[in-house]
This record gives sequence, C-alpha cells and structure tokens, in this order.
Amino acid sequence: MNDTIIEINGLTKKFGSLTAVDNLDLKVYKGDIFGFLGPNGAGKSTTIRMLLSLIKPTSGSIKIFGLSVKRDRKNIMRRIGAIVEKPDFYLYLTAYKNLEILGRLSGADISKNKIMEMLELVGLASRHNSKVKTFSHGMKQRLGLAQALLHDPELIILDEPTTGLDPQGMKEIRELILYLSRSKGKTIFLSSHILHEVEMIANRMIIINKGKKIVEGNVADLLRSDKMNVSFEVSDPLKASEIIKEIAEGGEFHPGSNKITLSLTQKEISELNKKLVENGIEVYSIVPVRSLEEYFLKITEGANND
Ligand SMILES: Nc1ncnc2c1ncn2[C@@H]1O[C@H](COP(=O)(O)OP(=O)(O)OP(=O)(O)O)[C@@H](O)[C@H]1O
Repeated sequence: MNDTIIEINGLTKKFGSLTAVDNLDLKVYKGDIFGFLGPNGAGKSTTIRMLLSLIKPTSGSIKIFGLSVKRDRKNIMRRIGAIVEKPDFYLYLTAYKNLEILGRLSGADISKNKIMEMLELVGLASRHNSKVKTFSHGMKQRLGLAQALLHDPELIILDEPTTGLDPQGMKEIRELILYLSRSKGKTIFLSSHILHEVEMIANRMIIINKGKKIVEGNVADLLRSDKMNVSFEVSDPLKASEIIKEIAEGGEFHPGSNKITLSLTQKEISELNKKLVENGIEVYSIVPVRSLEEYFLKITEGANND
C-alpha cells in the first residue's frame, strides 16, 4: 500500500485579482522523489509556501503525514526539512557554528556528532571550521541542505535547489537527493523549471502552468513517446547526414559543433548509431533534447486533438 505523505485538494491562492494557484490537486507518496515542475511564475513557490504554512490558502486543503496543515502545523513542521529561496547564513561564522546556531533556533536538541555527520554527508566536513563567506554558491546550497536535515526530517521540500549552480554543483545536489532517497528513505518534494533535471532523478512529477495542473504521474510514463528529439555528436557530420537520410527525414545541423538534432524513435536511434559506426563515423554522444516548453506544446496539442 502507498502511504500518502502530501495530499493537496482544490488548493487555490489569490493575490488580489491574480490567481497564482488554481484549484490544484496532487499526491506525494512515501519514498517519492516528486518533481514539481512549471515555468517561471507558474505558482510553484506559492504552493510551497502554503505547504510550509508560511502563507494561507484562499481555499482548499493540505494534508501532510495525514494531518491538516491548518490544525497541526507544529507537529508537521517538526517532521519537514526545507530550503526555500536562498539559505541565509551568518557569513562571518564557520559552517559548524552556523549549524549549531540554526539547529538551536529550530528548537531541536542537536548534538555535535549530528552536526558533523550532516557536514560529512554534504561533503563539507573538512571545511567545518571555515567561515561561510569563503564558500561558493554550491557549498552554501549544500550547507543549506545540511541545515534542513539536522532534525532528521521524513519529508524534504526543496524550492529550485540547483538555481544558479554550475553543472558540477547541480550534479552534487542531484546525487545528494538520490542518496537521501535511496539510502535514508526520505520523501523529497522538489520544484524546478527544468524538465531535464527532474527527469534525471524524480520518479513522479506534476507539471503546472498558471497555477493549474497540466499533468501528474510517473515520470517515465509521462515522457515515453514514439519519437524524441535527440542530438548526435559525430566525427563527420556531412557523411553522417547522408546516412541519416536513409533512416529518417529532416535533421537539423549545428555547424561548428558537429551536432545533428533529429526526431527519432528509440529503435531508430540504435539503428542509426549502428549504421554510423559501421560507416567509420565516430559517435561521441547521443543526448535527448527535451525542454519543458516543447513538452508543454506536445501535451497541449495532444489535449486539443482529443
Ligand atoms: N506576495 C505576492 N503578491 C502578489 N503576487 C504574487 C505574490 N507572490 C507571488 N505572486 C504572483 O503569483 C504568481 C506565481 O508566482 P510563484 O512565485 O509562485 O511562481 P513560481 O512558479 O515559483 O515561479 P519562479 O520559478 O519564477 O519562482 C506570479 O504571477 C507572481 O507574480
């Protein structure tokens, strides 16, 4: 049986005449890495602020751990760790001291061992004595995660945790999230406006736009399609283009990068890869290119056709 961790029903938030969140329903189950996707301004942060009871819904209900956020706020918040917006630290104090103070402020009794364990987990143990002002943006994000984990929460809520990070920093955060899910059994609710990022780690997702749900479900099911756009990076794009013509129509060339983007089924991808290699062309990479915008278009077109 699936344990429901978050259940949102008919959630609406209005700011004056603007409806930022519009009759939203969603469910997050125990152990999910749940991707909460939407373009800028879709209503993600507003929803997260309601989940954390930082603002009140105009209407609708939120249950977390089966308890009402309205009635059991304190009990619920004790079991949640969150990073909303940029984590705030005392820049002239050390990483360790920050966690000590912030842990104390949260009201929980946090031991020295626990602080060091969390710093270890996020890869900052060797820098525990460094002032936070010497930290990179990625290190501050990881310290934020350590802070959110201090009281051993069952549910972790992260609002765009990789914003502003370089690819390496993004990867570190992704790996931490996967570790927390797989090895520590945490449930993770993660917002993003980048489909690709969610696709890499989430098992379930919802996409919202203008406060409304567009789709919700299993990530693999939602993204499975007959054809997908893929980019082939090859040693000889001209020769490759001749071979591509035998298999598929179209194909967009990116001069200067040795890349060709085209729309193929999975079977065609492996067929083309084989043919290219057989013809002495080296294939350096095959990367799916799918943006949230494209995906939107596809599902809204689908909805219009129904
Ligand atoms: N306090 C507020 N007062 C008035 N309007 C607000 C307030 N907070 C958010 N909004 C509006 O609500 C809508 C949804 O904003 P929200 O920040 O939830 O979107 P988001 O999906 O988190 O976007 P982003 O990815 O840009 O953070 C936007 O149009 C925003 O301008």
